[in-house]
Amino acid sequence: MVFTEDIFKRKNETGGSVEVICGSMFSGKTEELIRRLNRARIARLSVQIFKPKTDTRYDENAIVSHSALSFPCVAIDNSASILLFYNGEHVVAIDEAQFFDADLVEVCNTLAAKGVRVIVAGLDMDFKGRPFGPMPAVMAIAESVTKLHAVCVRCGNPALYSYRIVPGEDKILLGETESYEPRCRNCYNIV
Ligand SMILES: Nc1ncnc2c1ncn2[C@@H]1O[C@H](COP(=O)(O)OP(=O)(O)O)[C@@H](O)[C@H]1O
Ligand SMILES: Cc1cn([C@H]2C[C@H](O)[C@@H](COP(=O)(O)O)O2)c(=O)[nH]c1=O
Ligand SMILES: [Zn+2]
Repeated sequence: MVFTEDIFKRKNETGGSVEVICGSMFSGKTEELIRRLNRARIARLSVQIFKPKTDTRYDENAIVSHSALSFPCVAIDNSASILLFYNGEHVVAIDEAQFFDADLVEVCNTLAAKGVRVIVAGLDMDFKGRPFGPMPAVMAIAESVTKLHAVCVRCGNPALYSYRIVPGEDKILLGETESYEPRCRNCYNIV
């Protein structure tokens, strides 16, 4: 069996790469990111994790999954800060990437050109089903894209949408189960 996160390092040990983990809320993006980072640490690779300061949920100094797994991180204001904080690590991870600016694409390309394995996790769609922030552009330049699905809370099928159950049209509204439900296409379209 081929594990997608290992493919590019095997083919070119000195080359960098960009991997994307995307999907709806509760689809397991942060868990998958932490799984890959744990494996990197077992392989004695140094890691650095970033998230946007916008994401004030849980702990400012850690990425935290809905199932309470966590990993230390640096919270930053914009994607250019990733290059300022970068200190020669083998692996750079970026969680909640949908909240970053368009420069994230160039930041990923710059790190990959230095030989870094870059792993980006984030929502591919907002609550309206629109592509979210820099995610589509980062997916376009990535070697690997993993799309995960949550379980639709209405019918149990794979969910690709994050349905907002509270009022508000702002694109950014932080929240959990009190504000969002993962839903499949059918259940998302039945209001
Ligand atoms: N409807 C759901 N479908 C799948 N997982 C869910 C659901 N509701 C809660 N969870 C929990 O969320 C965890 C995934 O959390 P997390 O990795 O933080 O997801 P994401 O980063 O994609 O929002 C699952 O392992 C499970 O414990
Ligand atoms: C769909 C959608 C989500 N958000 C917010 C809600 C959460 O705070 C994060 C996503 O977190 P997760 O780790 O993927 O569960 O994003 C938002 O601001 N706008 C949206 O449209
Ligand atoms: Zn459904």
